[in-house]
Amino acid sequence: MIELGSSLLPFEEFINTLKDFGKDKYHIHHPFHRLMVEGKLTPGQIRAWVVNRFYYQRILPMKDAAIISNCPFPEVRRIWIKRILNHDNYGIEMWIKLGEAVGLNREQIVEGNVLPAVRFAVDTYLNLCKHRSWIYGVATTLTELFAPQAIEERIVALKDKYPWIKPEGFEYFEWRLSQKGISEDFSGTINILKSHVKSPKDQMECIEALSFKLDLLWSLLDAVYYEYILKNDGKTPYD
Ligand SMILES: O=C(O)c1cc(C(=O)O)c2c(n1)C(=O)C(=O)c1cc(C(=O)O)[nH]c1-2
Repeated sequence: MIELGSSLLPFEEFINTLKDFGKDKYHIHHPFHRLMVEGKLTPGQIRAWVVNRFYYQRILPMKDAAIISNCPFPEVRRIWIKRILNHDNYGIEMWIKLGEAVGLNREQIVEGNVLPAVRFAVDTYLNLCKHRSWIYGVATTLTELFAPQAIEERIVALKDKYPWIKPEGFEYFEWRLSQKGISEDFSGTINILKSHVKSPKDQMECIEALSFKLDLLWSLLDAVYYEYILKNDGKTPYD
């Protein structure tokens, strides 16, 4: 964890410190992600990831609603509510489309058999957004500092190395990489934090939040890696 002492870092320096802190801990370095981009996953393993990651996707608008419910500032809520509308209008359905493009049916995705460790990690995320400060909740999205590179790498690999995936499956990632995706969400986060993070205590909240979120994304892949790569010689119920 970063030690800030009792001083308030200037905003730019603060964000650079967070970038430095998180860059080696992001799930882009996880062995499951590396296997994916190297083209080494079986169709069953890709499907297992899509099903488990859907549990994260479906919780996103709920955690955003929890953040809004804790936030007393209309100008913040006005920005944040777009995240809920985006995921509920497009994101969730696009992830289901990805599931169908990799050969799952809707029920397998929506009623998916999610690993207990994934459920515990993602449910903890929702609970923290309910019970910690709204600044903490907003700051959990700072992993979006690193997301474009991971998504870019993933989409290139999925297209090149898994030709059996139907192209309509890539819409979700294309949307996240577009101006209306992470880029718009992330600039909202930065503007909010710039105006509202005013004390060393607020900055510590942001660091804790980023640290939790990095661990959550990592844990999700740990669970999938253990169950579907290490166990049963890599066989999955989706083969
Ligand atoms: O595929 C990825 O690597 C990745 C990472 C992240 C992230 O770092 O939080 C998000 C997403 N994707 C994503 O698609 C998404 O909608 C999203 C929302 C959030 C958030 O914190 O509210 N993170 C992410």
